[in-house]
Amino acid sequence: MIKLFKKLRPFSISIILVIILVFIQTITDLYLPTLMSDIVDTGIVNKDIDYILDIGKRMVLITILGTISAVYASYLSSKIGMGFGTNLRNEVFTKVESFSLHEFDKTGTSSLITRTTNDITQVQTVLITILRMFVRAPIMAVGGIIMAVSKDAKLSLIFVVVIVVLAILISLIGAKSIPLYKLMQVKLDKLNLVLRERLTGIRVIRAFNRVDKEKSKFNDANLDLVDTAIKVNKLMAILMPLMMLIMNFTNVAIIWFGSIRIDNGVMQVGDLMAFIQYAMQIMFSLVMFTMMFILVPRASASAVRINEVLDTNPDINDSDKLENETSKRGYLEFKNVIFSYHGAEEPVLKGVSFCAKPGEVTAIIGGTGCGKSTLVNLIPRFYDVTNGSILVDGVDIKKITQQNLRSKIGLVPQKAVLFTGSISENIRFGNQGANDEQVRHAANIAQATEFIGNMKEGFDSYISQGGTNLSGGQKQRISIARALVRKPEIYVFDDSFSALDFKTDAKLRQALKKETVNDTVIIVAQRVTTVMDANRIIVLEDGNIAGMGTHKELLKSCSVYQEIVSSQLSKEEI
Ligand SMILES: Nc1ncnc2c1ncn2[C@@H]1O[C@H](COP(=O)(O)OP(=O)(O)OP(=O)(O)O)[C@@H](O)[C@H]1O
Repeated sequence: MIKLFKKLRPFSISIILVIILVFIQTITDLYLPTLMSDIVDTGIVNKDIDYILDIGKRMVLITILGTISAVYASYLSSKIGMGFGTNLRNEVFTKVESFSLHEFDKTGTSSLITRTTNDITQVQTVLITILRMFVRAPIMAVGGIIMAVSKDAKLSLIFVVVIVVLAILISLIGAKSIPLYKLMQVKLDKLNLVLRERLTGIRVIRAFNRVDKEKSKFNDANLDLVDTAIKVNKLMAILMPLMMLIMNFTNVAIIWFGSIRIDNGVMQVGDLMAFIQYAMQIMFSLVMFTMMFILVPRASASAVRINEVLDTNPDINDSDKLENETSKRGYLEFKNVIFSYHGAEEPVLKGVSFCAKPGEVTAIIGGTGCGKSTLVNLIPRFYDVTNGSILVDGVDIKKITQQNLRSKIGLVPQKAVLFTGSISENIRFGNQGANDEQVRHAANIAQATEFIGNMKEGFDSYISQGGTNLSGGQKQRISIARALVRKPEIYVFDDSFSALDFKTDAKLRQALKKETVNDTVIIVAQRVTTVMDANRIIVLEDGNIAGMGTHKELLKSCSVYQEIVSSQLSKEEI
């Protein structure tokens, strides 16, 4: 957690102010019992009304000063806590955005969400508590002991016993509760995962009548978290009454031994009253310590999880030795590319080599799971090749910045991902600077104009979360328009026509051909009709290139392609 607190540097002035204010507040608290004992021992004993009023006025002024300090310290510490939380959330989010897909796969999206929200809130809460109590508790404890000893040193021996008893109690409860707090964060992750999956998959759950079963899965995860929370809260519930009990016993002991000392004439009544108040303050500061003792380990479990994210070095970074751009545009080359996912035994791509040039369409076809999406995911460096290299415009993609590389690519992913907002905002996502005319043109080529025109507000129509108010084919067309408006050098369509009917598919490819005469187009597809006009068809089988050529060439030379074709087209169509 200390590592995270180093990020408090921008708030140094406010923190110093809080420390000063808390110091003033604590000193005023410590001074009040002494004034009260003066009223009793001097004012009341001597029946001196003026003295009582004079000290009383001083007490009021000191109380006002203490209250103002307390309020302003609370205000400032909340402001520091919130500012720190905001900065940290931004930092974690920025870091997560730099992750490669490997890191996303490793940590899990749900855990990343919990770490960015709940874990940061825990650290933020403990920071606010520390700011208010960390300064106050030690000053109050030490100051209280000094004042108590100054009132009666012998009677202060009671504190030795009390502190030992409290230390044992706090250590026992801490040893049990800290592991439980750590477990709670892990269980919260699990609950988030179940919740996220069940909410996004609600249609499938309903279609398969799994509502009750899934409800019980959620219930299990929920109860699992609740069980741990109850266990840890039971411990905490024991702590406070025990503290109160010890406090009350301390009071009884002070009054018992104090009265004996008053009887013996070595202590005054006012001093005993002040002594009781100092005892309360010492105990209260110990309660504050206890609270921190509980909160700090809980937050440090969260801090570890946050630091894990911040310390992760994404395995895809921009190289220190960048190469200069060439004058080439739209050239893509795979040189003996081998790729394995982390932890996988066998490579998904086993030595893929091909070239794609501007003005040409390169299609990739093959059975499911043969590595088509993996291949295209390597082009924008979502993953890095395990062996071999990929060249864009003659330069290894590892030797240009990711920003530069991705600006050359217009990717249409297999699963159309849209964002909440209007249709035009979603298309403009590909190119913020695009004007209305360019947005309309892209939609036109993507064959989206007709259905957008039928919508109530046209291009301003609202797309709900994840594009649920659009059909699969409509979503695909908007994500195609998004890539088109970018005007990239290389278009990558990852099975992006699968949800379109044959007529729209043909019309779209026709329009695309005219639009991309000078660009490189990579199309991944399952349908032979989508790829048969391509300049080059790559047939992938189990991560290997089984054949490469035009439709006609492959029909003669590649048995895998022949099989695919005969399973989809009639003899006349071939
Ligand atoms: N993130 C991942 N981590 C580990 N293995 C993966 C990951 N993504 C895909 N795979 C594996 O890699 C192989 C190739 O998957 P890929 O998605 O590239 O196939 P595909 O040819 O595009 O299939 P489809 O046509 O069904 O989309 C599969 O066996 C799959 O299990």
